[in-house]
Amino acid sequence: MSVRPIIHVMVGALADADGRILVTQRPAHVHQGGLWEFPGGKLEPQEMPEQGLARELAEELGIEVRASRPLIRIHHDYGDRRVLLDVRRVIDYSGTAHGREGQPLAWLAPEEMDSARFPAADRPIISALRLPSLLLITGADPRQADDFLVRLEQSLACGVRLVQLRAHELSAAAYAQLADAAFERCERVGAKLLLNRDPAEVADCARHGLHLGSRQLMACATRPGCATDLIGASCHDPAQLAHAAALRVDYALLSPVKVTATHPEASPLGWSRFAEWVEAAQVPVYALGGLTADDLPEAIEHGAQGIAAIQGLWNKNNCR
Ligand SMILES: Nc1nc2c([nH]c(=O)n2[C@@H]2O[C@H](COP(=O)(O)OP(=O)(O)OP(=O)(O)O)[C@@H](O)[C@H]2O)c(=O)[nH]1
Repeated sequence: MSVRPIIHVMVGALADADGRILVTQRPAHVHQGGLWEFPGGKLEPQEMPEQGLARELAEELGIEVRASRPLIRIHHDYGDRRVLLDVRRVIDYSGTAHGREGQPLAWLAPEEMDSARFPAADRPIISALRLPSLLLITGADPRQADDFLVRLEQSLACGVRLVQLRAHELSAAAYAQLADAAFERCERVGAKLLLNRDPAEVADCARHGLHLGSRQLMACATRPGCATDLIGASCHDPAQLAHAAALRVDYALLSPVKVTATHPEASPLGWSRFAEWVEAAQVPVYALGGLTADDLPEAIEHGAQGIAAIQGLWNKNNCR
């Protein structure tokens, strides 16, 4: 049986001043016809990825791309073809985007995107567009609630917009109380709060999502059905990343990238193994372990959605 070659497709995420992203509708007669997609097309032989993206967006939209950065790479098998969607965020361009091939265009906030109206491979792209590049995991000491909430507010003031409430030392009742207070702080600034706790224990707590530990992840056969808009999971190897993607979680954490104070015994992955595992993952992945916001550009170049950190993002009196 012949192996079908992988079609390398360059895809652009182009935002307007309000953060809405440009989507276009595929003609009815082509592969995945009638669905909405992100603009782009096949990389030509001998072409460099950024050059291919610039050519496609010039042809389709009449714009000149000046700079872009990696967002996510998705390998997907449609049965009749295998594609690699190499998605880049366009960070600088000139011109006014218009449908040069007569295709309908729309600008949508990532939250407005209905993945059922996009090709199946695009679901993780929509998740990646919804997620920020920094994820704070709360640090010490949740038993001192007042001080803890001040530190949380400081991190939010520094721009953190996704927070995982990690406080394993608390009883279920104390955790629930802290979760309500943390939720209120996050809501005030439009940040999202993820609870890292047994879903049954926190059923009544206000939150935007749940974070599963790697053991909880591997014990789930389907995406946990609780009514939350975000679910993420901790992963340490390719099998866990694959399971996270199969459950359709919105993001994974992959650790440890570097040596950490909290897990000194774990051997670090390093950036090249991190990148290799992320390449095979069908889900946005945050790099975790010994990282700070200064590592963000390197993480993004190695395929990460961004970085997650306790020490690197918590307890900051000033913003970097
Ligand atoms: N541009 C783009 N392509 C996507 C997205 N999602 C996705 O699965 N694809 C797939 O990636 C391939 C893009 O190729 P294309 O747009 O240049 O090619 P096409 O199918 O229109 O042309 P063809 O008739 O020559 O095969 C298609 O198989 C398409 O279904 C997306 O969001 N944007």
